[in-house]
Amino acid sequence: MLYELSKLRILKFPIHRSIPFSSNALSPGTEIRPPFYVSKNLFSTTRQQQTVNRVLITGGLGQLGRGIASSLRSKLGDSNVFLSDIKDPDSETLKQGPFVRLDIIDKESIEKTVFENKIDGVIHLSAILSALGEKHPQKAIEVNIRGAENILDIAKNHNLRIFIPSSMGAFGPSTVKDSTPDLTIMRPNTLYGIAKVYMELMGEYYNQKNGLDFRSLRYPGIISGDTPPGGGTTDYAVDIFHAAIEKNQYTCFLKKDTYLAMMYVDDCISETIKFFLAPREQLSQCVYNVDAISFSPEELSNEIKKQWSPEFEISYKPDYRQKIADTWPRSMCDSKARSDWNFYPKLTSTSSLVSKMLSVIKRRNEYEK
Ligand SMILES: NC(=O)c1ccc[n+]([C@@H]2O[C@H](COP(=O)([O-])OP(=O)(O)OC[C@H]3O[C@@H](n4cnc5c(N)ncnc54)[C@H](O)[C@@H]3O)[C@@H](O)[C@H]2O)c1
Ligand SMILES: C[C@@H](O)[C@H](N)C(=O)O
Repeated sequence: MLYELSKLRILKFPIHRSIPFSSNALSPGTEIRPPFYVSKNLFSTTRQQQTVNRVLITGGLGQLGRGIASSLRSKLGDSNVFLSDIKDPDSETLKQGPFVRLDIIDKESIEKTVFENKIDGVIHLSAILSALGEKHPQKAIEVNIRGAENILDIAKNHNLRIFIPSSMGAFGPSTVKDSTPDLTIMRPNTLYGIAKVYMELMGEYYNQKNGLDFRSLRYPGIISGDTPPGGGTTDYAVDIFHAAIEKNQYTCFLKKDTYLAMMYVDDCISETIKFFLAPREQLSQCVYNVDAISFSPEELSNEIKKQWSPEFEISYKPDYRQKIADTWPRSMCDSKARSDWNFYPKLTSTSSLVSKMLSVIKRRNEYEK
């Protein structure tokens, strides 16, 4: 079925006229009414819904959104998962299910979408990633901090289950780098990391105070062959494959011995959906580390040489992203995720990752010819 963008796109806002908030501007007895879809803590502080049926995904046109939407649609039905982004979708994406154009800063439009479509769960993916955030600090604050505030507030007021990915970027230079535990020092020195820590703490606060069903996973770097990464410090681990296949050469922006925690996209998607749909009773905490593989650029390139071409050449030209990578974990301890809700990534070696990435990119290139 083709879902028409124009039917779902919020074109204008006739419903809510702003009322001046100076008491002088109001005649005595004037009642200030918010628009019909704005609610304030409709639900008791402890009530949490047991299931989710209709889900809104924000920032859904990035590296992870379409994959998460497709997997969730296979469980909830195509028409019950609403993809949204500030960007416009391509025609293929429009064919797969409903799409709404939403800016995460426009709280009223999001709340209207939630209300009109009877949304009961949100997966909030809108973000400015670490490297891009250091280049555009105001944008990072606006999207990562104000955006998270908006969506958490809506989830609280409408009793929505909400999943927001955190990141290994929430850790900082003073955090232990190997097998980093769930609970440890968190003093990140990037705007991206600071926003993630704030989001985690606000979600946990609303969970304790208002009963919000807030869930978050601290992802490592996610590696995918058919969707490009959006401006992060771990992007090299995707770019290197395309460069190898296209020109047998890659200049890496990190030093050769920079180990970082990583995960293949299929594991990220399947485990995220498992976590999002898990009964709340299975979860003993709101935020969990998840991890799968750890490698350095040199290790990755040696494996590419082995599996793709011995002629593949890598050179190193570290830039501002090196400073970010130096503050992040080489690996994270995810034992609590494994024991509480059975987190179980399937792709856990550098050689199996390389073989998977090469086959996905080659297949895609063939298809696009
Ligand atoms: N990909 C990774 O390696 C990784 C690792 C750790 C955590 N995460 C987290 O997972 C989530 C999704 O990551 P991703 O890799 O898909 O990111 P991405 O950068 O690829 O996509 C983010 C999306 O957000 C959208 N966006 C930006 N500004 C917006 C706005 N004002 N309103 C609405 N949408 C807006 C962008 O258009 C983009 O499509 C993010 O929270 C990210 O921090 C990702
Ligand atoms: C790790 C993660 O959050 C993202 N891939 C980034 O590098 O910014």
